[in-house]
Amino acid sequence: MRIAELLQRREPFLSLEFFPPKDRAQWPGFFDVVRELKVLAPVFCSVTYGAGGSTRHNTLEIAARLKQEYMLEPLLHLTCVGAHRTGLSSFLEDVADSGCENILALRGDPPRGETTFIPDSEDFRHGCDLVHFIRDGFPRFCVGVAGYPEKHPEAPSMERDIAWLRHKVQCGADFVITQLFFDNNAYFRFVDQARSAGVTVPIIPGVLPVRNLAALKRMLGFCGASVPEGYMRDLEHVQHVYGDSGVRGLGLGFAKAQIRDLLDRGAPGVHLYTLNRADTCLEIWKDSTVRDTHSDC
Ligand SMILES: NC(=O)C1=CN([C@@H]2O[C@H](COP(=O)(O)OP(=O)(O)OC[C@H]3O[C@@H](n4cnc5c(N)ncnc54)[C@H](O)[C@@H]3O)[C@@H](O)[C@H]2O)C=CC1
Ligand SMILES: Nc1nc(=O)c2c([nH]1)NC[C@@H]1CN(c3ccc(C(=O)N[C@@H](CCC(=O)O)C(=O)O)cc3)CN21
Repeated sequence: MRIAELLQRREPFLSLEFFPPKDRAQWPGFFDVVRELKVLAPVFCSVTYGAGGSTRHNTLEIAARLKQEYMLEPLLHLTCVGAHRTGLSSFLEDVADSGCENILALRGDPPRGETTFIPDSEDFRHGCDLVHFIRDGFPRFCVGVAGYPEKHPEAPSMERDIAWLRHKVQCGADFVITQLFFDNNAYFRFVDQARSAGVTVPIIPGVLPVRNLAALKRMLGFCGASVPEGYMRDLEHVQHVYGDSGVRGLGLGFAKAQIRDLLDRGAPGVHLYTLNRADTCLEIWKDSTVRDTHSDC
């Protein structure tokens, strides 16, 4: 079912993000995690896309299994990396044949260690080009795009970035998922700015329960998100005193409070970056209002 329609039915909702494990030997363990997280009744589950196009088919295979075997609604990430018109058309036909109908249209990250994104094709330089291509050839698909509460790192200003977001929506995007952030004020400011600019589609906040400090710092280096000073100080402290388990405990508590505050202040739901881990997500769910016992998933 199209996510835009599902979002109208459920409030507040939870959605989950998974990445396809690199090695097929890890797939059974991955689907065990999916089975555990099914109790959260996610409104949809996104499946990320590996660089270079090499795992585009893994994304589809996992998404199709989520739909057919687990009755979960998949959202397939698709990026401009390695994108060409003919290859994309045949991929999107395969997506349609599998019964999936939701795509998150992203530009993609520069290769690891690089800071500039060099498009593989003049036709696909930005997220909007993918949105346009999908809308044109596959009008049945529901399309999501990314938004940046703290501005995309390459954008010259928040105003320009919001203008490009509006453009993606004018090209046909049905909803927005935000980049991770830790200061909810940044999210609500961003929503206000987007609404003032004429963006009316749902803007779903993306939340990362921090599990690993070194990985978080790597991520912050290229995604443009920031960590409030006090939280970073506490993360450094627990890392020093208790190691990774201390970071996981603090990250879990922070994410719970962040989600509660987002929902209290009117966010439509939350998109959780699961990092393919069941334990953290289940803990968050245990005492959270983000659930829907009437789910038909
Ligand atoms: N869940 C995930 O895995 C997420 C991944 N990302 C990643 O973030 C990166 C950026 O993706 P998108 O937001 O789709 O990129 P985008 O192409 O929409 O925007 C990238 C930059 O180009 C600017 N821009 C956008 N459209 C433009 C246009 N037509 N002409 C000139 N400048 C334009 C934007 O202001 C921004 O600075 C990707 O690497 C994506 O994979 C972002 C959020 C979540
Ligand atoms: N530009 C961009 N690219 C992305 O790939 C991306 C985003 N933004 N934003 C949202 C999500 C968040 N992503 C993340 C966030 C954290 C880890 C991370 O902490 N990884 C740990 C594993 C932690 C664990 O499983 O315990 C690592 O060691 O890599 C990985 C990907 C990937 N996503």
